[in-house]
Amino acid sequence: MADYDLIVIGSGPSGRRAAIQAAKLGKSVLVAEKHRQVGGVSVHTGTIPSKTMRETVLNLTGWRERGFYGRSYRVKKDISAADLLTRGAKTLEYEVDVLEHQFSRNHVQIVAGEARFLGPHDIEITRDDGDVERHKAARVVIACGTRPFRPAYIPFNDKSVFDSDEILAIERLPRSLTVIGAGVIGVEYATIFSALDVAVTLVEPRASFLDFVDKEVIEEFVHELRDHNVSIRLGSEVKSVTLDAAGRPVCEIASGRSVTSDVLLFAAGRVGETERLNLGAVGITCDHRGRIPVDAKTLQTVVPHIYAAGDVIGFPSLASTSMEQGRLAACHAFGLEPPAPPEFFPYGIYSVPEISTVGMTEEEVLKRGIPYECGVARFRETSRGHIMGLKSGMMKMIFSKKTRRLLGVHIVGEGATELIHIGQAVLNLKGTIDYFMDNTFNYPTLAEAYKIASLDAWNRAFAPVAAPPPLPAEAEAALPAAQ
Ligand SMILES: Cc1cc2nc3c(=O)[nH]c(=O)nc-3n(C[C@H](O)[C@H](O)[C@H](O)COP(=O)(O)OP(=O)(O)OC[C@H]3O[C@@H](n4cnc5c(N)ncnc54)[C@H](O)[C@@H]3O)c2cc1C
Ligand SMILES: NC(=O)c1ccc[n+]([C@@H]2O[C@H](COP(=O)([O-])OP(=O)(O)OC[C@H]3O[C@@H](n4cnc5c(N)ncnc54)[C@H](O)[C@@H]3O)[C@@H](O)[C@H]2O)c1
Repeated sequence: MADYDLIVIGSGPSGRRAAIQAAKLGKSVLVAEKHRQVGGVSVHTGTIPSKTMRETVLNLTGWRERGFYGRSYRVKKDISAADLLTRGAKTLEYEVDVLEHQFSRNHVQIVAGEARFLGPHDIEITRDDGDVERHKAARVVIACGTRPFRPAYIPFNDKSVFDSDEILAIERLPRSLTVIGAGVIGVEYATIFSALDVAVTLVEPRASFLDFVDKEVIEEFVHELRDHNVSIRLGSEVKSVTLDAAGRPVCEIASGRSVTSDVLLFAAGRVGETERLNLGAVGITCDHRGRIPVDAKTLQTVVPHIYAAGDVIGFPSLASTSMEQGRLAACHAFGLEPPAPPEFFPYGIYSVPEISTVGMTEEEVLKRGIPYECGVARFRETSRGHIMGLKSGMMKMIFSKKTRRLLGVHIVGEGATELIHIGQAVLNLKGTIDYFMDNTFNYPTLAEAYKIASLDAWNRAFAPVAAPPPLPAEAEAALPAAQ
């Protein structure tokens, strides 16, 4: 007889949703969390702290107002690391409080300790003080997340060489920063620090970056980064990172060039937090990055009553998708057959400027051989953009020429991560260009960009070819007789 209907390992976005969904179905639930507070990477070192830091930087630097008042405009001079941390600490406290409340009012029991499997239904939890408790679970959701990938050749030292969890606790703002890895984390931090006037060099071994984003949007983004003095070194394999006599990191690139800076951030992916789960005891094997394979639809591992959700199962590794996976896993575990998730989910990159994307890129549409047309709107063409002093920002929409259906929306610029949801709704409801042509949008808004981009596409590919208006009688009479 099990002690709990469900034991969840980890209280990040996937664990939290799994636990509360099961509790709402009337199940007894225990969540094991090894960190001293609930919330996971998302609350403590990932999504929320990095987005709070971004918000603080944009506010204190006056970034959003610079289009009007000029590049030298600042709300606060001499911004310090402490300025950035204060707001982060408050947001964190609030998030943890809300989470604890959610767990308690849904009667989800939390145990602060590290969980490991003793057998397919047996979980051992070791508390910080060494106390050990054992429980039997009818079902288990592994929601243990990931930690930064830290290769041995990088001299992490907590002073000048950081991973993406540590950078949040930086004590002094550097004058220069090297970021290794132009993935989402690297790009977000590179641009956040650049907005603080830190001289940033972004080093990426591959010849391109953020390849899941439409190329035209990346071109626009790169143009913006260069304009803000971010130096981008693509195709630059890192040979070594050493510290010079002053303790400054020196990043040697295979081409022979090197970059020296006050601080270096290594952001080249994450690995599943699975080594200490004793998965061997239940017959689950992970891949080389510690990720657990699951059935994409049910989220079951090879052991049917053990589920895995969130970053530990790999792509797309977002808080947004992790939450849904946790909920779906709990639904399946207790006999609710959830509908298949919508075909497209949005991706938000909180760089400065932000990027958001949903559906197919132009490259993907081309590859699939779908006849298509694009429409583009520039935020500076919208009245809301004028009011906000926006000098940049664009939206690109892609439509099928055959079915008129919306295939993708790609945005770079202010508000991109909010605006994208209009496109997401139309896309997943299989809407066409006619939705945007026939509907009126609030004015002045940035959402007007949808109207502008659709009109652009309509003019190119969908407007009916009108017969020319009849000529006046005398002009008609002057025409040469038909042969
Ligand atoms: C810098 C950064 C910025 C990000 N920004 C965004 C963003 O803007 N938007 C977005 O959607 N996503 C973002 N993400 C991704 C997002 O944070 C993750 O997708 C999300 O946190 C994954 O949730 P999870 O539930 O899988 O696990 P996690 O949030 O990683 O939580 C796992 C929890 O499990 C606990 N745990 C692990 N092992 C055990 C064990 N054996 N016993 C008990 N507890 C255990 C850990 O302590 C942790 O609390 C960002 C990530 C990073 C690193
Ligand atoms: N806004 C968001 O939604 C958001 C923000 C941050 C992180 N995340 C999630 O967190 C996860 C991890 O992000 P990430 O940016 O660390 O990982 P990533 O895997 O997306 O990117 C890593 C980058 O580092 C490069 N790289 C890999 N190995 C390297 C090496 N040895 N030396 C130098 N460069 C190397 C890769 O080519 C890649 O460009 C992502 O899957 C992402 O979805 C999401």
